[in-house]
Amino acid sequence: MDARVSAILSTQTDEAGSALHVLLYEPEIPPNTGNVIRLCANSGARLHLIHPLGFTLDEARLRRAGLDYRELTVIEEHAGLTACLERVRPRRLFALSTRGKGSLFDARFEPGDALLFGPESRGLPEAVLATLPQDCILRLPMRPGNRSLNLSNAVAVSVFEAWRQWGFPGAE
Ligand SMILES: C[S@@+](CC[C@H](N)C(=O)[O-])C[C@H]1O[C@@H](n2cnc3c(N)ncnc32)[C@H](O)[C@@H]1O
Repeated sequence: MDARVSAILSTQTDEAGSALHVLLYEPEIPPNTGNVIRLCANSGARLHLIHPLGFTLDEARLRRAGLDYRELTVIEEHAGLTACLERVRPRRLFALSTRGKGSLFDARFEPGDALLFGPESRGLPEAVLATLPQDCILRLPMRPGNRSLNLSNAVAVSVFEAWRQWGFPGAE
């Protein structure tokens, strides 16, 4: 693992220790982020948007997802991935990529972990993936010959898998 990423992960704060963190790296399409905002509001995951974004948070196409103020409060914005990791200090960082070798469903998640997702048109840059150990790059199974899942669907599947593993704390 890249030394800087490793140093950041080893100094996690208490505040970050109890949540699942969803990190969207340079998301481009407003309705996808709108779906993820609502997902995080409903599941208790914390959402981090890593700039540059392909939209602004007051954009009509984002609000058209039916978001209200309570849902919008779950978001934090960060200038870049390093700034995000310095602020969040997750227990462990997992990247979700079609280039991952291990399945998300074989991973065991812990409170304080972070899941990093790539932009819709290009996925996570190789330079970002290269900072992580291979076993922290996870893949969602797909039928052969298919390119990728929709970003918000990939986030939803991943968040619910982690939340399921923990017994859905906070759900009614
Ligand atoms: C629309 S996809 C990006 C497509 C891009 N061409 C690629 O191959 O990575 C947006 C993001 O959703 C997540 N994603 C989509 N399908 C996935 C899969 N089968 N396994 C893991 N992550 C996936 C990844 O984080 C990806 O960067």
